Amino acid sequence: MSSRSGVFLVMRRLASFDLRRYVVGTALWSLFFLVPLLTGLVLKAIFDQLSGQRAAGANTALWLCLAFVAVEAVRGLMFWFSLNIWPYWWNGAATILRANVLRSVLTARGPAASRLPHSSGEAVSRFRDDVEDLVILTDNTVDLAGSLLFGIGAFVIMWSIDPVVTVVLVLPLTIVVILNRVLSEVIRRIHRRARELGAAVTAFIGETFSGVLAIKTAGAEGAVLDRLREHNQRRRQAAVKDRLAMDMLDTATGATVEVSIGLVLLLAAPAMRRGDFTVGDLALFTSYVGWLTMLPRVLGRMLYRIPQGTVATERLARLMATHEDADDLSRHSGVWFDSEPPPVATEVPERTDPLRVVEARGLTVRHSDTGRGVADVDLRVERGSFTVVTGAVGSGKTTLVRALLGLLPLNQGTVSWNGREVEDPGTFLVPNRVAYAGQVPRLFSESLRENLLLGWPADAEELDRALALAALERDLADMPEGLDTVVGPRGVRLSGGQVQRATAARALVRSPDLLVVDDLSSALDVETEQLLWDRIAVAAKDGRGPATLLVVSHRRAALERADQIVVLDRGRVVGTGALRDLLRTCPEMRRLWNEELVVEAEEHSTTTAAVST
Ligand SMILES: Nc1ncnc2c1ncn2[C@@H]1O[C@H](COP(=O)(O)OP(=O)(O)OP(=O)(O)O)[C@@H](O)[C@H]1O
Repeated sequence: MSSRSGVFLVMRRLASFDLRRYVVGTALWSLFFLVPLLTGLVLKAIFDQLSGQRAAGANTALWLCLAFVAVEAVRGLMFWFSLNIWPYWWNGAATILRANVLRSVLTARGPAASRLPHSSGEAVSRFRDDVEDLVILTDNTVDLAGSLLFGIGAFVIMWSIDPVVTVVLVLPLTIVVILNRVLSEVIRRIHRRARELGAAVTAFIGETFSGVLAIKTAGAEGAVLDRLREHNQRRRQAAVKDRLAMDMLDTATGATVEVSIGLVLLLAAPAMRRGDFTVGDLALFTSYVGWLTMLPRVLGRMLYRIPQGTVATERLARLMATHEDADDLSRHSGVWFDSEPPPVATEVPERTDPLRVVEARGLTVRHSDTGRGVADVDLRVERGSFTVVTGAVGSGKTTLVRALLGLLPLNQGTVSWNGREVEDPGTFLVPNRVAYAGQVPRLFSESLRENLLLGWPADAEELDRALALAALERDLADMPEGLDTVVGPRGVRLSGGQVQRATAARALVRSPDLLVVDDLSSALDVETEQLLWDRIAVAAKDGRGPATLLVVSHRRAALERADQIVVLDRGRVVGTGALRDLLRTCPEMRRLWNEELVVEAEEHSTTTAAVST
């Protein structure tokens, strides 16, 4: 779908999701715009009467003045009613767009799941500014309808009084439309740049807040402020350009309109001298002209907001899963004004095809920025086995497991489950078939219980079992509120090791057939990691834990108990087999093993020294 047709689809959907309110709101605003037609007619009657060009009854002037007040009161009432209805539509429209983006970001599986193309700050700014751009654009259609109706009415009334003068008023409209068409591409470019730079500032502030500690410990406060100033400077320049472009267009529109008003007055003067144009006619024309300026202004605003809306549609759609577009962005996903939204239920899928063997063939992933990744990897993991993927830093271990789970787009290769090729590993290899504890653990500022479950319907017994398998029960006993302890943003109130084991427990509580764990060692000491594997191994034997494990590790605790080890070197498999065989046949395995012996011996002596002092 082209971006241009995308923005029109979004506008259509936003207008129709709550058709009743949109139509009533549009009708009220249109009446608000139409009432000045009556005001003009009443004014004409008043001035014609005052200038003696109209026969007058005794109380006519008084009645006319009252009519004038009544008409204005009706206009005020329309305004009040509109203000009471319109915010519902406005907020509902914004909610639909935000809810659809959020749904896509949260539920996208596969490569899309890790595809959020920018920082979270940038995403938040799109949520705010781009959504607003699209709602304002759609909102403007109501002003356009109102001012168009007024324009048509005024045109008919004025034409019946003086066709020549009336035609002059159509000129500015034509000029404004041509001006906007010529400039729309430039406006779109300027607006995109302004939005990007605005988002860059938000993103930078977001990163600064989340990295306060790193900034302080590096003594980088000054450098951060300088960088923020640079970002802000660029944003300011772009925002000024954006604003200037809009204001210049607005001014050009206004100026065109004012020139036409001048022309009207020039043309009206001789007609008045001839007696073809009354004082009342002049009062009517002057009162209409002010309102008539609305039409080219609104039309002009609408025309430059369309390219802005196109940019907003593109930016929001890019935040969503790869296959989603303006259609998914604007789908009516439900807005609950008067009642609670339906509960969201997570159901445990039935285990219809339990794991016997999961296989990858010729798996190749190249990261687009660096061109690095993994190439031509074959991997076979059988039920009940413990597989360890090992290799030096940057050898491709994380890339391999994420590619296998469909969290990265494959350049080549296939993944199969029990001998059948999996079409979309990202949607198939999910709980409760597979659970994944990633290398960078993520907790949310909720209670520990909510962090482990994340909506998963596990009972207390299953939760206790997961906590015990992740070797967390002793830590839990020390927490004042146990599982109800709120862990703070990103789990800051827990130690690194506790956060990592909590992430493992989150995977374990999903009772997966295959548990995938990416490098626990960065925050766990050797003994705790050993304890964790021991418990999981025992549970696997008595059927109370995942039977099959795929683990990224370089620790002896994992390597020694592995049924098979896959050794990676610069993205390629350089050895597969049992530890004993690999130590004989694979030089890379020997090198890693010897390094690990030294590292763990050093770790051990540091721990012992710390304990004895
Ligand atoms: N998102 C990414 N974009 C670009 N390049 C990447 C990305 N992720 C990883 N890489 C590169 O791909 C290579 C493999 O990275 P990967 O994280 O898979 O290695 P690893 O073996 O898991 O490393 P570590 O032991 O440090 O966790 C590295 O050279 C890395 O720089």
